[in-house]
Order: sequence, then structure tokens, then C-alpha cells
Amino acid sequence: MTEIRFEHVWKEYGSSIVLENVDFTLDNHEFLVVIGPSGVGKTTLLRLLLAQERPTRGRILLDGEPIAGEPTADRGVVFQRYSVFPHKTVLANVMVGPQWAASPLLGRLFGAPKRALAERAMALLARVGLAEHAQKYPQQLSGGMQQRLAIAQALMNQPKVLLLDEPFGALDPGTRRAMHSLVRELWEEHAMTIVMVTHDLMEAFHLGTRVIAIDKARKDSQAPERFGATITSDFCAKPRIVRDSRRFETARLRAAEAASAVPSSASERD
Ligand SMILES: Nc1ncnc2c1ncn2[C@@H]1O[C@H](COP(=O)(O)OP(=O)(O)OP(=O)(O)O)[C@@H](O)[C@H]1O
Repeated sequence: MTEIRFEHVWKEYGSSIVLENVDFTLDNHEFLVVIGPSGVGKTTLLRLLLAQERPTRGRILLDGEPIAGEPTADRGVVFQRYSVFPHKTVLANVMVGPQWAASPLLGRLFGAPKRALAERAMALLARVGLAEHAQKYPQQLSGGMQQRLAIAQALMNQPKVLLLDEPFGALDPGTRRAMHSLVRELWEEHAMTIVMVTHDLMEAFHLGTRVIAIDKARKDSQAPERFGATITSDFCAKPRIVRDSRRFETARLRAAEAASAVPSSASERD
């Protein structure tokens, strides 16, 4: 069971407010998708969840407990690019996290524990369709294969929460569709909670059980950093709604309106 609670969370850098009063509860095994204009604070929200950043006000609870002060294995992350080690083979990439967790001094296991870990890693690589590429290096893989590797790497630690920061942004449409199916299946199989950032509304409603839009609800054109972004729309996008094309289309249009109603802070500054 993994419930995430943002309690009136603010993130400020000096006098610049990035997020203000972000308040929501995410149920166990939700697939939350966060949408919003460029530069509004979506990645910051993920970084807060990863504990790479601390809220300046409010708090974040994981299963009712304040989130650990530093990144821990219960939260896995996949970025748009570069989240695998280029100098390690595919298999070594997938084994590296659990090896460091089991052997913090050496980062290596030997004998039976190593064989057991390699077996688990190979099973996961087979699941994401990379078993026959286990001895290759990341630069020998396509973009979609590298992202499948990054997902396998994150899943190896059996995270309670998987954070995806525009993980399919650099992929062609066909590969993207295949990745959508894979992530949906892995989400079901691993019964984890996913929080994903994307710019793609179709993707958001196709994958998410819940979609939130964040934006600046208040604006000061003289001082854009005076106000931060907060939740401006919150859509329940359960699979039954996705299957109902008319209701899905209505929800999608409302989300598109919400995301574009206020011009992005980035475009204002441009
Ligand atoms: N360490 C930092 N110090 C100061 N400002 C920061 C810091 N990190 C992020 N910001 C600012 O926070 C704002 C939000 O950045 P963030 O990367 O979260 O936006 P985003 O919505 O993910 O953007 P994009 O969609 O373009 O990736 C930006 O204006 C950025 O400059």
C-alpha cells in the first residue's frame, strides 16, 4: 500500500516561488500524470518526491510518514534520456542498484548471491524484451531499448513509487505506443504507484488513472516569480473513462483548455 500526500507544499528558491500550496492525496496504485506548460515546475514536483529537493513549506507523506530526507530505493526514477550508465553492459546496468544496496562498500556481490541477482536481472530483461542484448552497451541500443533498460533498472529495486519524467519524449510514435503498453502492463504487474510528467495530453489520458494540470493561478507580469504554480485542474481518468471515447474526448478537451487557458510563464518571458 503506497499513499502519497502533498500537504500544502511550497518550493521557493530565494524570492522565486516555483510551486505554491500544492495539496493532493494519491491513492495506492494510482497512475498519476502531471501536465502543464514548460518551466512551470513539473520536474520540481518529481524532485520533491525523490527527496532531491525539500519543500520550503508544507510536507510530503509516504504512507502517512514524512518522506525520507534523501533518495531511497523505494522510489525509482526514469528520465527522458541518459539515466543508464554508458560504460556498463545492459546486464550490469540492471544489477548495479541492488549490488550497491547489498554491498555498500564494494558495490559487488560474489558467488550464489551474485548468481541469484543475475538470474532476477535476466528475468526482468526478458520481460522488457532485452534478454538477447544483455551483454551489449547502451550506445549499441536504440532509444526505445535504452528507455526499456532504464525502466528495468528502476524496477530492479522493486520501488513502491516509480517516477517518470517525460520518459517517451525522445521516441518515435511507434516506439512510444509500444512503450505505453509495456508501462501499463508493468504498472499492473508490480502494483506500484506511478507519477509521470508529460507534455502529451493523449499520452496523459491514455496512461493515467488521474491527470493533474499545474499552472500559475495568479500572475504578475512585472514579477513572474512572485507567484508559483499550483494544481489548476484535477481529472479522474480511470480506464473506464478512457474506453468511453465520448467522455474521454470531453475530459481531454477540458484538460487541453486548462493547460492552455493561461499562457505559460516561459512563453511570457520569451
Ligand atoms: N535549483 C534551482 N534554482 C533556482 N531555480 C530553479 C532551480 N531548479 C528549478 N528552478 C526553476 O524552477 C522552475 C520550474 O522548473 P522545472 O524544471 O520544474 O519545470 P518543468 O515544468 O519541469 O519544465 P519543462 O516542462 O520545460 O521540463 C523553472 O523556472 C526553473 O528555472
